[in-house]
Amino acid sequence: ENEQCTKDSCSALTSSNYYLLYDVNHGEGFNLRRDVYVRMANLVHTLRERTSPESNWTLVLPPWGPLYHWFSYNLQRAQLPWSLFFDLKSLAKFVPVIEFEEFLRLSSPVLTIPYVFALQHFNEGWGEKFEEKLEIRQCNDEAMYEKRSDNYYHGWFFGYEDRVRAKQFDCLSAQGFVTVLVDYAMKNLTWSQEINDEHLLKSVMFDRAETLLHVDYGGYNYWRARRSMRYARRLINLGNRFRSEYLNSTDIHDRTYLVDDWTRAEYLSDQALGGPYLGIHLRRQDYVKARPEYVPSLEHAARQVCHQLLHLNLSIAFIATDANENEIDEVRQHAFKICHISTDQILTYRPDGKILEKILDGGKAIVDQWICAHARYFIGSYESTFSFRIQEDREILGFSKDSTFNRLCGDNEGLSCEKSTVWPIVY
Ligand SMILES: C[C@@H]1O[C@H](OP(=O)(O)OP(=O)(O)OC[C@H]2O[C@@H](n3cnc4c(=O)[nH]c(N)nc43)[C@H](O)[C@@H]2O)[C@@H](O)[C@H](O)[C@@H]1O
Repeated sequence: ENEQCTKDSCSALTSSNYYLLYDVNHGEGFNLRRDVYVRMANLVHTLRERTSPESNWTLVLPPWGPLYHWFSYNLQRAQLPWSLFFDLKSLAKFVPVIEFEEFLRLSSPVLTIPYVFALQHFNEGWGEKFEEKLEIRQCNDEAMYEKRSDNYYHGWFFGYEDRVRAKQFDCLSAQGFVTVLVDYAMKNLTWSQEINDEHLLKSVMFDRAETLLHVDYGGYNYWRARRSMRYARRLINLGNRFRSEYLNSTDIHDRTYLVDDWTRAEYLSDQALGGPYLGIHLRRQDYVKARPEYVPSLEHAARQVCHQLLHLNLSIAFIATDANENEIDEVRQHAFKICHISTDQILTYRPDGKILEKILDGGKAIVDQWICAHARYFIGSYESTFSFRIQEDREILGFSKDSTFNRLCGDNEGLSCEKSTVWPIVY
């Protein structure tokens, strides 16, 4: 099929290259999206296993933003590459990945994706028993992609509306694990002469990818994909600098050293000690309304900080939070009243303007997570994916379960409430 390509005109179009793209419901936050990455990386992993050895599937990384929770409107908030936040070489040790911008360059000036599917739930729900199924149905949300007079489908495409279009578009009602798409792709995606004639990259995009479930939640390949999500060096350095300057925390002392190549890492059973501070993730903003029974008032949060500092014989608390400065001050005042700790015993990470300009809200969140991941003891927010990612990082670092799977209790739950679910690491 490559015979029709001259060397220059379609060098990227070799029979062996297939690309999988995806997008997520726009309202979802950063850490839920990280979870969807793990699902899609596993989909590509399975596709590579099940299709012939020449089928080289690559995962195209969906540019970040704009995200609802990124409030720095003066900074760039959209079309952000993954390399800002993650180490791509490390991701690629699980499945081959490519930034969307780079993928776009493979077929300028316009990229035509042969197949785009918007996943959606079955309107009739799950029914009596769990069953995996897929079916082309009428779209629940008609507005996502529209066919124009040029006979192509047009949609948002990460804000590259003018440069990307789809040749075919369907809504696919889907229920089950992401791998239900493997058989579907193998049966239904054909790379016709027409697609070759137009020199289109063999690619398929699944929008609303969060619709399908993890293939092996908490299993071996879940953790391999998760462990491949090492952060960008710049963010790790910022986090480490904050730890050493303000928290007396270094990897040697804390026993939190990680080998560079995650594929060579071994199970570190309860070996991490962590820095001499309490790490808290205090989720506020929209969460207060979304989870009213489980989000503590600022006073009750302060009470729990005091209680744990005393219990653990520590004097410093680091709080990762999306709370505003007034709320943080309020926590400090309450803590002073309750247990007489001074304001400088409760720390937050607040990068200066120049650094924030480089790392953006997403980078700041990762530094916050990194610092919490290295604490002697961590307390998260109830069912927050932001907290879940910290807990996973602590599993990777080898902390004890007891120091990791804790959560802040709501006002009516007192000082000890049901812990968070334990998702132990698997090697
Ligand atoms: C109510 C629901 O909450 C779900 O959020 P949840 O799982 O906590 O976690 P995320 O999906 O990450 O969304 C929360 C976002 O808020 C900011 N944020 C929250 N906590 C912190 C923090 O401690 N430090 C910093 N720097 N930023 C923080 C950050 O941008 C983060 O990605 C959302 O995914 C859903 O879309 C919905 O909004």
